[in-house]
Amino acid sequence: MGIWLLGAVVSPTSSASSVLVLLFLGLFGCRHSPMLPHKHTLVVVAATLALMLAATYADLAAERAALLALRSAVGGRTLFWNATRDSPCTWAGVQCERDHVVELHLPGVALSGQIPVGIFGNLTQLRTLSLRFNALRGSLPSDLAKCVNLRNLYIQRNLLSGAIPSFLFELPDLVRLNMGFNNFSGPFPTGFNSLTRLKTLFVENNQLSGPIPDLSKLSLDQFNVSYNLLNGSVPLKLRTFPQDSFIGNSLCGRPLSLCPGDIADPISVDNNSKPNSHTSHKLSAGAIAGIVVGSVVFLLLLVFLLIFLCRSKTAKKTSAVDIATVKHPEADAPVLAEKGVPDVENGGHANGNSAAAVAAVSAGNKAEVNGGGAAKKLVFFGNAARAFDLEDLLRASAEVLGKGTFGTAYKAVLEAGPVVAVKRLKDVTISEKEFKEKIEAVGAMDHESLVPLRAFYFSRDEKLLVYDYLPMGSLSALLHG
Ligand SMILES: Nc1ncnc2c1ncn2[C@@H]1O[C@H](COP(=O)(O)OP(=O)(O)OP(=O)(O)O)[C@@H](O)[C@H]1O
Repeated sequence: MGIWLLGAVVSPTSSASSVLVLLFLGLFGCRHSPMLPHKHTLVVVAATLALMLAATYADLAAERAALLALRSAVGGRTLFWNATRDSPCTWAGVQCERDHVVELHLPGVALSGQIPVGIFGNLTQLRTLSLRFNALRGSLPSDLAKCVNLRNLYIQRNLLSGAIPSFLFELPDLVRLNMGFNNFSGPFPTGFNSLTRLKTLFVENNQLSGPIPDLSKLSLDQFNVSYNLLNGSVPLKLRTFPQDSFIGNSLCGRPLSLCPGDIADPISVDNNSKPNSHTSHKLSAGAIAGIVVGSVVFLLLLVFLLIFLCRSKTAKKTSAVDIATVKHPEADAPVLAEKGVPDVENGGHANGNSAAAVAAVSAGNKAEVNGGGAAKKLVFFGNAARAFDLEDLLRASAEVLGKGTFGTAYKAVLEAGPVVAVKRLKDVTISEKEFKEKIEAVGAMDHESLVPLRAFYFSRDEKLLVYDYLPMGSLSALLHG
């Protein structure tokens, strides 16, 4: 039973080692087979062994003959092969496995001419074929299609020509394909998409023309189509390769310059782009939109800031008016609300009405605040009649007389008739007690050359001195004009 199984699995291409293993198994099986006598078994096994060995050597002989045919066709240093040897496996560049040629490396060995059909059809176990850097001409032989185990095909830098043969796309295990620096012409075939294991595709420096097809089914690690006659746009999937992979054609699109009609996008301008490409300096739509939005936001912020500043300034003014109005609504509203608050302390030329009133109102307000609700009064000296009080000062129309070292003097015309000069002291930081003592000493002075001091007012923030008003003006003005 075992011997028939053995015969069924033996193929003409089995190696000698496989034959020996199977022979052992056959013998072992026959010994336990009740169906065949022992003598006959040995005969059958011997015959089978002979057939298998003959088949194996026939394969290797065919491969050897193919290599010799190659030598005859393209010559070069293959002429150094020792043709007297039965096995080609020791020849330079030939590698065998299990009595089959699996690799043929003949780089730069001066091969020349065209490879005829009928050679590679007998080297079907080839996995690597390297014929690079030779002078091979014409087209590739069609029976290369029978090398279905081919993984690496290096035929770059020869003089091969014609269209890229379609039988290459029937080599499903092809991983590395280098056809660069030849004279291949015609279109770039879409058939490459059939080579789903392909990682390297080099066809640079040929004469391929037309567009690059969409090689979307491939996952290439290496790709170069530079210096051909290709045109059109670079397919999206290939745009990750550097510019050097595409130069020397009439191609456009990333990583080269933009195609006509394309809209610039940020990733289309990378560091490898040509510096002389005027399109690389264009701003993308996104960048323009960003700039516009940023500008609008900046302007809005600026407007809000200005509005905020204006409002806070207005609020301060309103606050001053409000305080005055609350404190003395009936007296101050007409004057202050209409005329505002001049900055006499900073050298402003105030309208007299409001200036005096401001001094007085401010004093009155702060007096109430400081006094915890009990408004302070003007303090009169000696037996001076209390002809008016703070309220009367508030109502008085006034004007600025001038600024001295210690503050500003106002002329206040009281409603009841009297006219007084009110001096609003500034930067006085002494205590109330000390202030009173000093001012009372001044007020007690009585001399014809001194302007009588009639009253004073003290609070933490306001100090007022009330004098008789002298209508003649200043002595300096009288003397010097
Ligand atoms: N009682 C007053 N009657 C009329 N005008 C006055 C009176 N007091 C002051 N003035 C006017 O107001 C101006 C300012 O007076 P103020 O006393 O504040 O300063 P000054 O005396 O001129 O200078 P300083 O304070 O440095 O001595 C004076 O130049 C004067 O013209």
